[in-house]
Amino acid sequence: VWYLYKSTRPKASHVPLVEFEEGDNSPARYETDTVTVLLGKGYKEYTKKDLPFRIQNPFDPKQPLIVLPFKYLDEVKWAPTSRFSFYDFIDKLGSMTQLGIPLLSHEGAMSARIGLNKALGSKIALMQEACVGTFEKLMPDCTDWTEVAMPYIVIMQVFANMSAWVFVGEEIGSRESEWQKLTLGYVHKVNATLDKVRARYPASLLWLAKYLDSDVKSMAKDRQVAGELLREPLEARLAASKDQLKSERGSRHFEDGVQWLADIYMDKGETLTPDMVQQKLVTLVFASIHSTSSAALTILLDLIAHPEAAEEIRQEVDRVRSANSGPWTRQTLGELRLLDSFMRESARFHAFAQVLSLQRIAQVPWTFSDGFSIPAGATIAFLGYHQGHDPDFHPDPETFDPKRHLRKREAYDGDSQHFRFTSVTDDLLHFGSGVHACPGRFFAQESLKLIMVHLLTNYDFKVAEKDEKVPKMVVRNLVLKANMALPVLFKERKA
Ligand code: HEM
Repeated sequence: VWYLYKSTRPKASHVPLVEFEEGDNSPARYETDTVTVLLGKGYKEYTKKDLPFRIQNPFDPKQPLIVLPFKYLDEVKWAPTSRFSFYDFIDKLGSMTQLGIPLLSHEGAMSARIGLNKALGSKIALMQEACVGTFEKLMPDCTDWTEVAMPYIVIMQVFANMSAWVFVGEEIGSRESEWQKLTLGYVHKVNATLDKVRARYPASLLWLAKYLDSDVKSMAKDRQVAGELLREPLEARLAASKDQLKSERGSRHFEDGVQWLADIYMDKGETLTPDMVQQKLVTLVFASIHSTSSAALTILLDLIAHPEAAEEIRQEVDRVRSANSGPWTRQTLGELRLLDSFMRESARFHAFAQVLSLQRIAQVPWTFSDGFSIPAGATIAFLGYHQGHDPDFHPDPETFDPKRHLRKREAYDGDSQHFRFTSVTDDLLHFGSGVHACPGRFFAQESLKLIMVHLLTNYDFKVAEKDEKVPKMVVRNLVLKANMALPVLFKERKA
């Protein structure tokens, strides 16, 4: 009787459960109303009173999903993986291990945190070339107003090209290379396959899919081909003379993702194989493509909704361009402060698909410093989206104010570090925080600025009158993101 009682009792029954008030707790209701109604209620009734609550866990129905109040933020953001694991959360979210899909890893994150971020300044001209070249190739003739049915697809290819040149260098990353087709195809496949396979196999037999399912096997084949493509570049780096690798970063012979990973493994005195490089790089590409492209679409739709701000940003771009000749640099992109503030406001307003922030799985039963305890296996998270709309954190939160962060930035010593697009602060969690704060955010920022500069200076854009009432953001379960199916009209600007 004791075991029966234990197994039927929710694992966190001391944490209040928030459900829909009218008693309709159907899956359809969860799909449409979780973000606004359910979590809105939890935020008001519990988070605002510094209390935790739980909701049905869409990632693992047997375990609780506990939404924590912000007083626990410091304790979570600096916690080691052995206590609260980000990688375990990603694994459960995408059934990665079960399907044999490589996970984000410490080494992959470090290669972005150290290698990519140090080399970023030397990559901007290349990124600009990839950005302009891909837009020129993919955009239709827009002499008059012309509809682009899914601007997301164009943006995604533009970003994929920028990221290929940065991560695998021009040797194999050049436009239309096999690498690009492979990685873009892989990103599509992972998303599409997950839903299909979960529908085909019961949860307890999902692990069989990697042996039986043709879609899952096709992803494994793609990764194997990626490994083959990376074999030669890796061998070249491992065989490179000390002199070639010793020189200052930026002037080294090789400066790309393969080299950054090789640096990490060489420092540890461990061997790196093409298969390991493939696993880490494909995973980084996967972490970056949708997040950055979907942020770009969100910002574009916000620019459409705020044409006066778009015009002011165009003037800012013209000012910075006329004072500096040559391609964009990190410094000149950094001078686009209004654009920066606009992008941060877009992140505040829509949370860039991160309704829940700092999602982790407790690896051990844990008691917080004030005595509140959670069981091992519980998913924990904070309500980043709702925080972005809380007047106690952001006055007048329902007004999209393009200069909100610029004013704050200027109010502190003329130019604070704290209110920039990439600044990780406790009141805006779109890049997470602490140990796992997104290491790709500087790369994402420069990519987004190059994309916006290209679109703003070359085109006027708007939504057709017939589509004005179509929602710009769509919500499904816990994800809120820009509406990819909304067509945008573009018209070339006369010089
Ligand atoms: C606007 C675009 C992006 C957004 C909104 C975003 C957001 C995030 C968030 C919320 C996290 C989790 C942080 C946490 O829970 O504390 C994260 C982690 C991560 N992101 Fe990004 N990201 C973006 C672009 C990128 C890009 C371009 C890269 C590739 C270079 C990247 C690589 C990563 C990696 C490797 C991690 C895991 C970090 C770790 O394991 O410690 N992200 N990102």
